[in-house]
This record gives sequence, structure tokens and C-alpha cells, in this order.
Amino acid sequence: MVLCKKWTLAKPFIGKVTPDNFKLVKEDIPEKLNDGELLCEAVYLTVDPYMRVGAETGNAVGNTLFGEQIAKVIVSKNAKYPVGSIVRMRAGWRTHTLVKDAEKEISRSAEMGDLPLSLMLGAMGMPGMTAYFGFLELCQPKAGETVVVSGAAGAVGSLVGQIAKIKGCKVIGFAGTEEKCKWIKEELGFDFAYNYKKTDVDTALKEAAPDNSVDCYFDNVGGMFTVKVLTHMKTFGRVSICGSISNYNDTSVPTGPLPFFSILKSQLRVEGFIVLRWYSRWEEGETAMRQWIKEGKIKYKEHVTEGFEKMPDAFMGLFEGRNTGKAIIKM
Ligand SMILES: NC(=O)C1=CN([C@@H]2O[C@H](COP(=O)(O)OP(=O)(O)OC[C@H]3O[C@@H](n4cnc5c(N)ncnc54)[C@H](OP(=O)(O)O)[C@@H]3O)[C@@H](O)[C@H]2O)C=CC1
Ligand SMILES: CCCCC/C=C\CC(=O)/C=C/C=C/C=C/[C@@H](O)CCCC(=O)O
Repeated sequence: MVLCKKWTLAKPFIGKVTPDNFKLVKEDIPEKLNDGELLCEAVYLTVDPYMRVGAETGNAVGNTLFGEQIAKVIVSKNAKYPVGSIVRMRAGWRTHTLVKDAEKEISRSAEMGDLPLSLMLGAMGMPGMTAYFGFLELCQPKAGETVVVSGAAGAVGSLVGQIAKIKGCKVIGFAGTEEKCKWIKEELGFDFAYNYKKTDVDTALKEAAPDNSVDCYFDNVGGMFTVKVLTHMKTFGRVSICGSISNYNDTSVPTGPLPFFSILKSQLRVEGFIVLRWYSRWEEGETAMRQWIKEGKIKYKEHVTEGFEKMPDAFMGLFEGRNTGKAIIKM
């Protein structure tokens, strides 16, 4: 038998995520497998803000927290995945997984070549595809246009800003610390970087995008921040609603009045998305990301937490701004 540890939901996420939302459970997994089965051991796991959604009701209590991981096959009765194979799967927050149906449970994953495997959970995985498709498909940026990114030092936002630079745009990023702003401006090449906790968004955009000259807005944050950005948009501006992390922990945060007049007056196109919409095209995004990384046009940063026991802490850190770049758990 192999001892598996998994993080389960002890009580629903209501309000701020706290340590007592989580319960560590241990279970023995048999090493004697049936034909076709695999026993996998996690190597890297991811924490992402979306994991909070869907764990906010009582019927989720006791469930293993949802999410992807990169795992190594340690016992195999499946010729397609010999011992030592690396797989990506939606196995959740657990150290070991008995895969009964590999075709169904193992996700297609990017060809990594000599890139770090952890990127399969970041720039070469779901966050990278979120940035690539969520920005290029919905904002449709043109060279010379002005792009605003909220959550600009995070897993998704830091990639969006760099893609915008690759497309020849002027890029204005908002993040929550001076260090994050320094990183996105000096390392990633954003044209402007503002600490939204210190500089009001109206003041910032009057300086960086005067006379309502914002063409594209990629939103990770939502709330009144976004309501204000929409008053600085150019006619026919495009807004990609990626996330609303300012409301995930605290639903009492004001989100209105809804900016309908801004949308009407500037004839804006505002569209929300879930990245799975383009799942069938992820290979296209992976190819582009891989090329840009190799050319040095896309730089990535990982906020690595060592140890499975610290996974809840890493997750809570997302909502406190503790990460710069992609938050990853290294076993
Ligand atoms: N639509 C889709 O398919 C997908 C959507 N998303 C969404 O994209 C957004 C970013 O995700 P991801 O890149 O993984 O996470 P990040 O790596 O950006 O981490 C979250 C960051 O959000 C910022 N943040 C936290 N609370 C607040 C707040 N109250 N106000 C403003 N900023 C806050 C923090 O940075 P700071 O220091 O700047 O405050 C924190 O580091 C999320 O909203 C997520 O739900 C992600 C993947 C797919
Ligand atoms: C799916 C959650 C919907 C809640 C909406 C909240 C915010 C948007 C957001 O953050 C969406 C994230 C979507 C993430 C999808 C993650 C993985 O399941 C993708 C796995 C891909 C694969 O299996 O290869």
C-alpha cells in the first residue's frame, strides 16, 4: 500500500479563506493494479483563484479540493504510460492518485522539451492559455493601441502584458506592491505600472492614457476598479473579463453602479470568458508561448511553496497578494 495525503474541504468557503476550511486526510492506496491502471505521485501542484468557486456550499464539504497537478507514474500496468512518465491531470489536492481510466483522467499536455515541467501549470498550461486566448481573441489588440491589465503581476496578468508588448501595444499594469510594479515595468517591459493600493485608478489613467485613450482592458480583478477603468475607454474599446478576484473572498465589496452608461457612451465590447472555451485550440497557444519563451519575449516567474502541507497557505496567499507570477506547490 502507498500512503496518500489529500486536502479536503472541512467547511465551505464563506468570506475569507482560513486554515479551518481545510482538513488533511490520509488514505492507503493499493500498489497492486489492474490492467490499464497507473499509480501516480504528484511532483507539482497548482493553486488558482477559481478553486474557491464551487466550494462555497455545504455539499462540497468532505470533497478533495479540485485542481490540476503534474505527476510521475510510479507503478504502471499501462504500456502507454511506463514508470517514470510525466502526466498532467485534474487529480486535485492529493499526493498520490490511482488512475483507473488513463484515457479519461490524463489530460493532453504541452510538449515541454527542455522547459521546466512546472510551466505545464503556468505559461504552458491553463493560465498561459487564459492570457493567450482571453486577450488575443477578445481584445483583438492592434499595434499602437493602449492596453490596461489588472492583476498585472500575477500568473495570467503578467503574461497578458507581455503578449500586448509583443503585439506592439502601450501597456499599463496595476498590481498591489511596489516590488510587483518594479518587476512588471523593469523586467517585463510594461510602459506604466501603478500600485492600485497607493494610486487611484483615475489619477493613473489620466496620466498614462489621457483623454480616455484606453483601447483594451484585460480584467482579472473586477469591482469598482473595473467600473472606473471603463470610464477611460476609447470608443469601440474592447474589455475581456477574465476574473473578479476582488469579490471572491468578500462578496460585500461594492461592484456598482454597473457601468452601463460607460459601455453605451463608448460603444464598448465587454465579454466574459472561461478558458476552456478554447480548449481544442490550446496546442496553438502552447506553440506560441513556447516560441516566445525561447525568444526571451515572454518571461515567467514562479512563486514556489515547498511541501504539500503548505498547500492551503499558498492558496490563501493568492487572495492576500503574496505571490508574484504563478503560485506553484513543489512536492
Ligand atoms: N476566466 C478564466 O478562464 C480564468 C480566469 N482566471 C482569473 O484570473 C485572475 C487572476 O488569476 P491568476 O493569474 O491565476 O492569479 P494571480 O497569480 O494573479 O494571483 C492572484 C492575485 O490577485 C491579486 N488580488 C488578490 N486580491 C485582490 C483584490 N482584492 N483586489 C485586487 N487584486 C487582488 C493579488 O495580487 P496584487 O498584489 O496585485 O493584489 C494576487 O497575487 C483571477 O480573477 C482568476 O479567477 C484565471 C484563470 C482562468
Ligand atoms: C471553472 C471555474 C468557473 C468559475 C469562474 C470564476 C473565475 C474564472 C476562472 O478563474 C476560471 C478558471 C478556469 C479554470 C479551469 C481549470 C482547469 O480545469 C483546466 C484543466 C485543463 C485540462 O484538463 O487540461
